[in-house]
Amino acid sequence: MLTLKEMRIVRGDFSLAADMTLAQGRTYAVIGPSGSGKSTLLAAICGFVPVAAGRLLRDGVDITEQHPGQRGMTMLFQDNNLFPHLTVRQNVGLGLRPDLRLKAADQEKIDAALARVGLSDHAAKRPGALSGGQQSRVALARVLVQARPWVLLDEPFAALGPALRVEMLDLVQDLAQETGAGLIMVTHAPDDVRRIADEVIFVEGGRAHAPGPAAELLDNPPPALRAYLG
Ligand SMILES: Nc1ncnc2c1ncn2[C@@H]1O[C@H](COP(=O)(O)OP(=O)(O)OP(=O)(O)O)[C@@H](O)[C@H]1O
Repeated sequence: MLTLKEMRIVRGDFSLAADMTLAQGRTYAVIGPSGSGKSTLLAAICGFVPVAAGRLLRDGVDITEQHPGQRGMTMLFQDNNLFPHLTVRQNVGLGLRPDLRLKAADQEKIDAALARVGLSDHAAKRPGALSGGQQSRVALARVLVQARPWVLLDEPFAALGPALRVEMLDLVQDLAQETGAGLIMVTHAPDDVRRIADEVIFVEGGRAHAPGPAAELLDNPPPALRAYLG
């Protein structure tokens, strides 16, 4: 359970308010106009941007001031954040040990994660030798080895073609179901929302609105969401 308690996030003269509870194991899509604060919301939950007021709780524990690495969350970025000079195996290994002093048990976890995303045959390659979709899979394998209860995705597959994007979304959702992780995903694509989200967090007018059922909201959107969806 993730509780955003009367939270306010300030960036320059931009301010975003959020007050909501998110249940682990569910998938939340964060949607809203450009510049409304979707990335800012994720960055604050992850600890990359400070919270100006209010609290953030995970399973009742106050994590507002905690270092990003201690919050039980992983963030997947659009550029996948892969290191070009490291092999696929090492890039995944970074999720377990930033100094890459990997033990036998770590290697087993890495192998299992690479197998799960279908990259066993590519472990020794560098990211530059892989396709865009394969690079996304490396990033997903790194998320998988970390086995955190929450996975945050900021438009993760926007650079991929439609068929590949759908494939990756399905894979992310399968992985989340297998591990019981909660997903919070920023997206601009209503089709993505329909495909994987249980609930929608609509961000607009300086507020991240409390989540509502995805299908219901998309089928019968309130005026501000209707204006955004067009
Ligand atoms: N580092 C920063 N310093 C000051 N203001 C910032 C910073 N980063 C973002 N902002 C401001 O915060 C607001 C929200 O930006 P954010 O990137 O969260 O929006 P977004 O909804 O994710 O947009 P998009 O859909 O275009 O990615 C914007 O007005 C932006 O100008």
